[in-house]
Amino acid sequence: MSARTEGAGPPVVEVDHVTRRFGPVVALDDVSLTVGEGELVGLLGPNGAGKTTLLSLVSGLRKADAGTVRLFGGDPRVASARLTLGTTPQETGLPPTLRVGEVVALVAGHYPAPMSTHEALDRFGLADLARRQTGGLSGGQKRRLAVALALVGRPRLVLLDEPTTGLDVEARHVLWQALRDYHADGATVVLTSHYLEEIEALAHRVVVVGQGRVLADGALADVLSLVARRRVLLTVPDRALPTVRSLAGAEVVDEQRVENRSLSERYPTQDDEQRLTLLAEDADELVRALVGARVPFRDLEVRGASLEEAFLTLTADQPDEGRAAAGRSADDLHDARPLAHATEGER
Ligand SMILES: Nc1ncnc2c1ncn2[C@@H]1O[C@H](COP(=O)(O)OP(=O)(O)OP(=O)(O)O)[C@@H](O)[C@H]1O
Repeated sequence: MSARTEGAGPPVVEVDHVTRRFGPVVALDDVSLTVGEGELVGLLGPNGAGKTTLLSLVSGLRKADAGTVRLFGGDPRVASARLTLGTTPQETGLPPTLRVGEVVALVAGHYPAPMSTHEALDRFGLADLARRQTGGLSGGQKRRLAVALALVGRPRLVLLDEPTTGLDVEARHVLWQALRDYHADGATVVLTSHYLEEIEALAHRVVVVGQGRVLADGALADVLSLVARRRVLLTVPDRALPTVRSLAGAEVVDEQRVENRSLSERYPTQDDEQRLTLLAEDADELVRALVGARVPFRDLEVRGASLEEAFLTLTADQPDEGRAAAGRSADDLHDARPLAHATEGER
């Protein structure tokens, strides 16, 4: 693999104000994202966020309705721009009667300087399966083979759509290590995942995608701190709002007027009230601060923010604020349909 050439030449991927619809569904909504040579970027987002759609645009399988996508400075729909691209869609159709070693050799034969079949099989723990017909592989073994096929040609850019779905823990770790090694050789890697753990294990930069938009884009640590926050919900009278908003370490992300306050038997009040959702780095500290400031709150809930909840919160948040919170370099991306299923009509 060639040495990294960050800063030299065009970015590996440039997505500029891209929108992509499927009928009434806006899969990508004015997304911009740049990936430089040698980056290892994780696209994190819930189902339907637009991750696969983004990858399919970058790999030239689909085209944008608006905006531009560049791959190594060229049009990804032109074959020459894809010469040094390796992809693994979510679902891979493998010829069932060909043996694992044969498929690897077949794919390698399409590239000018591929890995040897032996090296590709070895990197992905597939050496013992070289003579097995692909139709006889388990789901996890097929995933590993799919990733090996994406890398056998030594591409400069690898796009991996949920590479470890269906893998057991050991196989997942084998694959993570193979990807780390490949990236260390100088390649640029973009992968999608639903799993924070996977992104944490691999990515240096994380792009959180939701509802077709980039919600956050930043260094791994920045994005982790964003999604690791806790959600604290509480109801307070309007007069306490300035105090709550001024508390350090918490951000009010939602306010809903409480309509049925007269129905609250335990805490009858004549005041107008708001149901607040706060994102707190330390929920315990926030509750102590609320008590210390004598905020007359009720119906307190502290939720361990699952990643899904973090996504929902980010999605509900104003997109600009979401980006700013994670580091302001955001743009966007993404897609999620099995790439192999794209038809000419769909493109
Ligand atoms: N071929 C298609 N036809 C119709 N709608 C589509 C198609 N491909 C994607 N969509 C829609 O576009 C939106 C984004 O889908 P996409 O597959 O890109 O998301 P994703 O983040 O990759 O999801 P997942 O993590 O579930 O794979 C979804 O609402 C999806 O239903």
